[in-house]
Amino acid sequence: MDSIPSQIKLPRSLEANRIRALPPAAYYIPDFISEAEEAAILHKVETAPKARWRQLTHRRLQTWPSDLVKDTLLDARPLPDWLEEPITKRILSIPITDDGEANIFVGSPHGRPNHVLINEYPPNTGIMPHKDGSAYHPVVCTVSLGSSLCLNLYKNKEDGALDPVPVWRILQEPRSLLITTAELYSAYLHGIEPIATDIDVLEQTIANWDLLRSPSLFQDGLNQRQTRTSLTYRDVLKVSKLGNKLGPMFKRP
Ligand SMILES: O=C(O)CCC(=O)C(=O)O
Ligand SMILES: [Fe+2]
Repeated sequence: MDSIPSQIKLPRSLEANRIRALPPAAYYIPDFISEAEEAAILHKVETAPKARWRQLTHRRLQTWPSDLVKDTLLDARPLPDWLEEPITKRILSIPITDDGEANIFVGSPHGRPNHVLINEYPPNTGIMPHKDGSAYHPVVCTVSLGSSLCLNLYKNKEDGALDPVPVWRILQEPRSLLITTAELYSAYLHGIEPIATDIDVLEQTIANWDLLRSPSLFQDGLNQRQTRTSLTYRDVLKVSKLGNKLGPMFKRP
């Protein structure tokens, strides 16, 4: 049995923590991991071999077990223990509804996440509005570490161009888990503004306000960002059978 630190508050079911302002379905669990677990994972991220990092213009990232090639996971090694335990185990332990057994990866090809993307956002960095595309089963589990920030959800206008005004905003606190699925995956775009301070962080404007751990921290409507690291857990649909046979030369450390 997974021993669960006392700081963690897992709901009986995801349904209890559904973000009701959003179309079905998104879930937010503020106290998903403890401070000690957060520190241990951040230490692993920060001390990963240099070759693990990919530097973009403003942001850097790691992929585990590897990048996708043509939407396919070539490296079929399992995720390392520090990404599986406690997070994957805990995600799979929460039933969707009070009266069911099924977890959120029921119906995904591998029944569990097989890929983790780690993104690091210092203040003033973000990610452009985008959709995650067809490589993944449409369930996205994001654990946030280090700092809070707002994830914006956008829609395209009728002419296909992005409507730059977000339809909703979700505040993600450190140690929280956000799960987005279904229409939120396929019909909406998501992005993070490259700013140092989120403004208008208010009950009226934040979709998951009633589920936040510490709404009182934003009484002035401001969220001063620090470096926020996110772990995005997804199930890649296509895993190459050849992957297991690839020699070490093709694999990241
Ligand atoms: O860091 C996040 O929360 C979002 C990352 C993301 O949307 C992506 O990498 O596709
Ligand atoms: Fe994304």
